[in-house]
Amino acid sequence: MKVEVELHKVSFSYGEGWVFKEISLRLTGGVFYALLGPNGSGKSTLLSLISGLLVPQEGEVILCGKKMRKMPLREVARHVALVPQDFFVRFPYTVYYTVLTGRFPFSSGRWAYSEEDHRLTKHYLDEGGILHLADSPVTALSGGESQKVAFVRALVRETPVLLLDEPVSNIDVASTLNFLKKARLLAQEGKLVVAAFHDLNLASLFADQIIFVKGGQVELWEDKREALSPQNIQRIFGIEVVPYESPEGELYLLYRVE
Ligand SMILES: Nc1ncnc2c1ncn2[C@@H]1O[C@H](COP(=O)(O)OP(=O)(O)OP(=O)(O)O)[C@@H](O)[C@H]1O
Repeated sequence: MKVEVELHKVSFSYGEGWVFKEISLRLTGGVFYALLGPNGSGKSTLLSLISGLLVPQEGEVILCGKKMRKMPLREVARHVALVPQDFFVRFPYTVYYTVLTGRFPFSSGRWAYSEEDHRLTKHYLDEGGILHLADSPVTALSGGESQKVAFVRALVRETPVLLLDEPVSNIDVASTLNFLKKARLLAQEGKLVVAAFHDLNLASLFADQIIFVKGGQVELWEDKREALSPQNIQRIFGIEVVPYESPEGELYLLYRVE
């Protein structure tokens, strides 16, 4: 059965005013969703609600038919991995140990990692191009290296749901393409991938469907070309874009600057 996440009439507030009021959304495995919206529109909040880090005041987040608020966090963590916008570790653990702890929901205790956990850690460090940093303390990394550790730490959990909050904002172009190709492959294999982006072209190149977040509401567009029309981009971001189709049929949006 395909993994599924449903938000049913979800309302969420941090204390003053609603970030979301009665939003509903159904997301399924096998799809790479790009989450787009202006600063402060609620992309990170939505990802935190889907990952179980935040619990809505009203409505339900339902993961594979189960109400998330009734699931133990460890069970949620076996299903959902999140690459946060800011990945910050205060203690100088090694990169290797930091990635290994991504397997924590499957371990039977702090030091009880299996041979498989270690094998996966080495595998994903290598795939993410950071095996050479394995023994470095995470407190002594560049911004991009840190972000790669966060991405690899999420991949190593091999969850059916992968949530990415601006996952490549500090990462160089070659590594960006490497990581997003990996995420797209996971979606093609049946996983549910949701990635918040500011770069509309990364959304166009990698996503299957688009979710716009604005004014406390969400809009799911199954046809990404329709979603990324100049009219829609003007409505959501207030900017003018000119669409360009490459000979390979990829849609790019060129920004028009007065
Ligand atoms: N911890 C918090 N406490 C109070 N308000 C918050 C908190 N985190 C976010 N907010 C507010 O909630 C709203 C949504 O924030 P969120 O971080 O989800 O937006 P975003 O779309 O991810 O923004 P950005 O593109 O800047 O990352 C904003 O108005 C923000 O100021």
